[in-house]
Amino acid sequence: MNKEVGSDEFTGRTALVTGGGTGIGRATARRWAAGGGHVTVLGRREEPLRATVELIEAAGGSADAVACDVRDPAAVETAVDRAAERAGRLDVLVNNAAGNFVAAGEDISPGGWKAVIDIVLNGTFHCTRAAARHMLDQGSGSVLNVIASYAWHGHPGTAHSAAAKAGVLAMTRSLAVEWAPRGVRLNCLAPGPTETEGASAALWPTEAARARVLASVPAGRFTTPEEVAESAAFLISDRAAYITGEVLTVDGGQWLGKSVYTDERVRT
Ligand SMILES: CCCCCCCCC/C=C/C(=O)SCCNC(=O)CCNC(=O)[C@H](O)C(C)(C)COP(=O)(O)OP(=O)(O)OC[C@H]1O[C@@H](n2cnc3c(N)ncnc32)[C@H](O)[C@@H]1OP(=O)(O)O
Ligand SMILES: NC(=O)C1=CN([C@@H]2O[C@H](COP(=O)(O)OP(=O)(O)OC[C@H]3O[C@@H](n4cnc5c(N)ncnc54)[C@H](OP(=O)(O)O)[C@@H]3O)[C@@H](O)[C@H]2O)C=CC1
Repeated sequence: MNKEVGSDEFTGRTALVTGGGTGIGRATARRWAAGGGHVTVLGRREEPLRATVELIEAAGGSADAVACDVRDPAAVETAVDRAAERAGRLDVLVNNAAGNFVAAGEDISPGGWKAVIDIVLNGTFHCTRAAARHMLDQGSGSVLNVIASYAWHGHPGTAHSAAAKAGVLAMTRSLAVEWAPRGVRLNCLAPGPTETEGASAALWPTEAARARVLASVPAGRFTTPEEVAESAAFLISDRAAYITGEVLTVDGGQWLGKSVYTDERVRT
């Protein structure tokens, strides 16, 4: 059961990573494949998915891709079933796909609200439901939902995303209890500001915005997709076999760091 951490930790297992063509999803898919597992990456655009597959194959790993919009439950079911049938099983689902933009609450149109809720909350449910049917049949499986700390503390400018991530957190905790007796674990990972093209474009598109985000991180730096993927690998591995319904926050102290005193003030 508890395999040692090593390059064959995930051998013989298969994972599906949504949003696996870019950023945190790509790094997580690569980390899984580096552990010897097969990975299917899912997203809307074929080109970045293909690039992830090529990177994994060039490193000696095993991967394939499926183009699919997580907002379409029928397409999701087909994609998940195909991935599970091709590999003969489905051990892990990482719900990483997301859409986001910064807008004042009064300026978020009904269509903008719906797009983010549909991708983040509904899409996560569609993928989880489709994957869980295989996992519950097998009697084992692990689902990891990528959220953000504003799921519990809120965040001006991203009310749609915060609401969607909060829904994902509540869903995770609910299903963790429902499915624990049947061998399926669900957890959340809450990264802090992570250098990805998607997040940079959506959330800190200017130098000034980037500096403001950076100033909010007590650790004084952004994190990388690879560093986040390392925590993801832990939560989806057997090393975390007794952890379910939890959130692992990987944010350099960002959400706790709301104190008034600076380092200098504390030391004087
Ligand atoms: C700061 C924190 C640091 C703090 C710390 C860090 C915590 C960060 C946590 C989370 C980070 C992330 O999620 S980063 C992930 C970022 N990655 C992405 O966003 C990639 C995927 N994004 C997308 O696909 C798009 O951006 C998205 C809009 C969500 C969906 O695209 P679609 O093609 O489906 O939709 P569209 O047709 O383009 O648009 C749908 C509606 O949304 C509206 N819309 C689109 N962009 C808009 C915008 N910028 N402002 C207003 N409204 C917008 C359109 O007008 C439409 O409304 P109507 O005209 O009314 O119909
Ligand atoms: N970067 C950061 O600072 C933080 C990120 N996060 C979370 O981490 C996760 C990854 O973010 P990050 O790597 O930064 O961002 P990216 O923009 O790189 O990743 C988003 C991915 O989701 C895919 N996607 C978007 N919409 C859909 C859809 N409708 N159907 C299928 N796939 C879709 C995109 O591919 P395509 O467009 O081809 O569909 C893309 O690969 C997200 O859940 C995000 O909320 C959380 C906290 C901080």
